[in-house]
Amino acid sequence: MTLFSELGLDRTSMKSIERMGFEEASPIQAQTIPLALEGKDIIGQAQTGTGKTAAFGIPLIENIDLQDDNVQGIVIAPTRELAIQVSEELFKLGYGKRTRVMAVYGGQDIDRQIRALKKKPHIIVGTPGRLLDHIKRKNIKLGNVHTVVLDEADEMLNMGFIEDIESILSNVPGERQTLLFSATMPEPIRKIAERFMKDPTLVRVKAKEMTVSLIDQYYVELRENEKFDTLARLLDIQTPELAIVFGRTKRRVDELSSALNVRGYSAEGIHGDLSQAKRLSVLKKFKEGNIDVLVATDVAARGLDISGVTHVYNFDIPQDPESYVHRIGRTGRAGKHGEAITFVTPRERGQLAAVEHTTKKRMEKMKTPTLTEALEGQQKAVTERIVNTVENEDLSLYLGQAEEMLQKYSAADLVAAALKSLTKEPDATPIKLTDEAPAPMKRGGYNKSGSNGRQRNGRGPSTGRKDYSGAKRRDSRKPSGSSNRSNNSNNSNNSYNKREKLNK
Ligand SMILES: Nc1ncnc2c1ncn2[C@@H]1O[C@H](COP(=O)(O)OP(=O)(O)OP(=O)(O)O)[C@@H](O)[C@H]1O
Ligand SMILES: [Mg+2]
Repeated sequence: MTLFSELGLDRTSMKSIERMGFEEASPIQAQTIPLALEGKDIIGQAQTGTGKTAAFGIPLIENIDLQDDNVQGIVIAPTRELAIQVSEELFKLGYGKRTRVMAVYGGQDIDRQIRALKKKPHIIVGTPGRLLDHIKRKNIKLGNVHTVVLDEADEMLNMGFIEDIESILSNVPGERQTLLFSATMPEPIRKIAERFMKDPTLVRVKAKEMTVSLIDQYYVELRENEKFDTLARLLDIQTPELAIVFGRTKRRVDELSSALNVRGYSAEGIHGDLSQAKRLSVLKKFKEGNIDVLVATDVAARGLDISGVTHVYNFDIPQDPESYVHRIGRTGRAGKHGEAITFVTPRERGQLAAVEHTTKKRMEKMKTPTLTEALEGQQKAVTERIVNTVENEDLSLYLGQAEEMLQKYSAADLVAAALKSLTKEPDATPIKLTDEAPAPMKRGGYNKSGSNGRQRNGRGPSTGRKDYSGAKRRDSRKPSGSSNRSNNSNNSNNSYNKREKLNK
C-alpha cells in the first residue's frame, strides 16, 4: 500500500488529491508516478478503471511551470468524450496549483476553441485530428512542450491514427518526456510505440488476467434473432443501475435503442454519425441517470469513467479481444463490482475462444433466460422497493387509505395488486432488427498473417476505420450514409498490416 503522501508530491498536488477523495495510490500510480517525476519515458499498462489518468496526470501537473504561459504538456486521446473527461480530471488534479487545462476536439466550433486558446492553457488535451488542425493553423505552438501523453496508446498507435500522431509528435521538441498508457498493449503496437520514445520503462501492473476480477463475465450462446428478447429479459432480471449495450455498427445501435424504447426501456444511442452536441447530451443524460441504458458502438469502449454502470452487454461480440477488454472495463471500476454478458452466435464460437485466450479468463456460460424468469426478476425488484419503503420511509399519509382498503380486501390481495401495478410485465411487441454478419473470425488479434473478414466471408471490405470522430481525414474519405455494410460498421481490423494498407 502506498499513500500519496509517500510519493514526495507538491503541497498543491496533495491538496487536489485530497479534495478528490483519493487516499491510497493505486498500484499503477504508485509504480509510475516516481518514475515519471524522474523524467523517464513510460509505457504504463494496467487494468481498466485502476487510475491510469491520475498516474500520468499527477506528474504532468507537477512538472508544469506556472510562470510559463506556453503549452507545456499535451495529452492525446482517441475520442472526443474521452478528451473532455481527461481534461476534467486534469483540471481537478491541477486545481490546487491553478493549472490551466483545455480540451480541443472535433465537432466543436473551432473559433470558440481559438478564443479559449488565448487564455494560454498549460496543458492541452485533444483528439488527434483537431489537435493537428490547430497545429497546422498555428493556433497551438508546441515548441515548449516537455511532456506528451498518449492515453489509450495502443489505439492511438493503431493504423487509423498513426499518421496524425506522427505529425503531432514531429512538432514537439525531441527532448520531451513521452508517456503511454493503456489497459492493453499488443506486442506489435508496443514496438511502434518504442520508436517514439527514449529508452522507455515498461510498467505493467501484474495481474493474472487482463480483465478486472471484480467483473463477473458470462456469455450466452444464441441465434441472431434471439438476441433482442434475451437482452430485454436480462435487463428485467438483472435490473442494472446503469447499463451499456455495445453493438457492432451504427445502424445496429440506432435500431437497438429505438427497439428498447418501444419495449418501454429508457435507452439512447451514441455513435460517430451523431452530432457532437447530441453525443454529449446523450452521455450527460446517462451519467445523470436520466436514461438507464446507453447503446453504443466502440466509440464508448475506451476510457470512459461513468459511475453507476453495473452491467455491460455485448449484444454483438467485439471484433478483437482488446476491444472486449475495454468494453467490459466500463463497469467494475475503482473497486466496484460489475457484470459483463456477451452474446455469441454459433458461428462466433471462435471469437469467444480468441477473447478468452487473450484475457486468460474463462467466461461462464449463462443459459438463455425465460419469460417467467424475466417476470420474476421484475417482481423481485418491485418487492425490494416496497420493502425498502416500508422499512425506511414515513408512510403516515398513506396509512388511512390502506386501512380503508383492508376493510374490503384481504392483505394478500392488496399486496399482490400493488405488486402487479408496479411491475413492468415483459412486453412482447415484435421487434425486427437488421441482421448483422457475424464477427469475422480472426486469430490472435494483431498477428501479421491474420485474415480479415473480407477474405473469409466475402461480405465486402473491412475498412479498418473506427467509428471514431477525431480524425477528420478518415471521416472525409468515405461519405457517411453511402450504404455498404462496412461503411456502417466500426470494424476494427484485426490484422494490423491489413489495417495499414486499407488506410492508406
Ligand atoms: N488513488 C485513487 N483512489 C480512489 N479513486 C481513484 C484513484 N485513482 C483514480 N481513481 C478513480 O478511479 C476511477 C477510474 O480511473 P481512470 O479513469 O483513471 O481509470 P483508467 O485506468 O484510466 O481506466 P481505463 O483503462 O478504462 O481508461 C476514476 O473515477 C478515478 O477518479
Ligand atoms: Mg483511462
